[in-house]
Amino acid sequence: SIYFVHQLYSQSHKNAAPLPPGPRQLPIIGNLLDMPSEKEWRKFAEWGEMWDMLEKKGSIYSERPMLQMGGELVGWKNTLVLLPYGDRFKSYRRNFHRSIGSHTSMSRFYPVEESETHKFLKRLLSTPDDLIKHIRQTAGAIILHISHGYEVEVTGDPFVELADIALEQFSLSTAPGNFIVNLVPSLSFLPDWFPGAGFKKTAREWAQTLDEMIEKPHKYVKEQIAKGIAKPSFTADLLGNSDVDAGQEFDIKWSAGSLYGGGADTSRLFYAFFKAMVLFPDVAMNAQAEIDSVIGQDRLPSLADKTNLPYVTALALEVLRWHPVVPTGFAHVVKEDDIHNGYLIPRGTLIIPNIWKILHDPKTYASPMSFDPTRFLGPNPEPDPRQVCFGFGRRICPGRVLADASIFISCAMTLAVFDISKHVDVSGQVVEPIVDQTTGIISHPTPFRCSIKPRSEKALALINAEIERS
Ligand code: HEM
Repeated sequence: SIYFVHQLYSQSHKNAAPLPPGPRQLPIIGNLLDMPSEKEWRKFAEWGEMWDMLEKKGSIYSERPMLQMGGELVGWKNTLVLLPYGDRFKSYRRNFHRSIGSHTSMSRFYPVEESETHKFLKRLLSTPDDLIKHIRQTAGAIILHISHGYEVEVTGDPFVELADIALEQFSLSTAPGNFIVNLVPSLSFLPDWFPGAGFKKTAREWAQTLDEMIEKPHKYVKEQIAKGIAKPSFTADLLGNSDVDAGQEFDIKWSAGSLYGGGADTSRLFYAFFKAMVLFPDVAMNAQAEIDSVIGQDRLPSLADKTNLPYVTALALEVLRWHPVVPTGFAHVVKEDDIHNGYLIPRGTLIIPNIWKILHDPKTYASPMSFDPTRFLGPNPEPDPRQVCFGFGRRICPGRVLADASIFISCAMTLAVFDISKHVDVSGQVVEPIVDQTTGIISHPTPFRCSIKPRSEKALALINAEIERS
């Protein structure tokens, strides 16, 4: 499924070929205002199955939209997600690939994944109601460890907090409808005093936050290197490899920032796991039975156990399918005119793949709204959601190996020691969570409450055990 947004359809194309089906266009901005806004992934479910263009014609289908407020004025265009397709893009992608692009490169960070997830279990034990806070803190800890070799403070870490603010500003400044300057870029030439030009002041403040989010951890690594005590990390490896010039250092700094930006928000996927366990208790019980029989109850599962835990592995895949955390992907923009299946796709068209629809299509996934790991087991498994949920072609998510490892270890360790069940309120009423997700490029499960309790005395001892150093 795919959704086309034509920014400005030039008259000169009139006789070339028909446009693909899509919403009505307005003068100047084409159908940009129809950019999906409210539960779009449901609304446009029926539109064509043509996403392979993003894979096969990657050299022309890999540009990103130019967003005047978030990209240009605030400066997010220097992070990978909005970086124009070209040499710098290739350099960032190479950096990502070398550090976290394969299981071999990622495996040196497995101990970090495991020890930080163990810390998560401890935090959850002490304040289960702060589940979302713990998830964010853990994601921040893992990513800052990998990106900058930085160990976060137990609570209220300054780098995590700074990045949270910057990411919130990213969402606000890149939503097309939030700032009119995203739709009419020439407004950025208005003088500051002009009525309605208040966005320029906002842009300067947000640019400052972004700059700090990028510069401060980078400076930390350089100081650690100078003292000879830098831990292995994405930044330290790249800075330490050879003499880097200013241009290369700029790329390293911003690709490290992109890593944080990509990983922190998508981690909320793990919140969906808790909702699924509340709603589908049989799945949790089956997974716990597998963990008990394969691992026993005297140690926590590790990433090395993955191949021996097929049900838990399938459960982690089902989380990725059931809750697509980026339901409509990030738009790809077409660099030059293309004729695809007889349709003209004009230069500048935004291609928005409907990831939610693909992963909830009853033709592909039986009872798609149910959470059922067994769909990936047995002789005829349903398609692996990782082929879709991480996007497409040359822009495919560069953090997918890390995300895959994180979601598995989080699910496995949590189920090994906790029972997750419906919340019972003060009057004794059982509270049913509502299955829904928030609107936005990154979509979170809607809030819900649940009860999280250690499974047994042995489980309690495992949570409280000393954490092995990563
Ligand atoms: C379950 C978790 C995740 C999901 C479902 C996810 C999904 C996606 C999707 C759909 C895209 C757009 C791909 C496209 O344009 O076709 C993307 C891009 C991206 N992701 Fe992820 N992601 C996840 C986790 C992560 C993590 C952990 C990181 C960082 C370590 C990360 C970093 C990025 C970056 C930097 C981009 C932009 C790539 C580019 O524009 O070239 N993501 N992700």
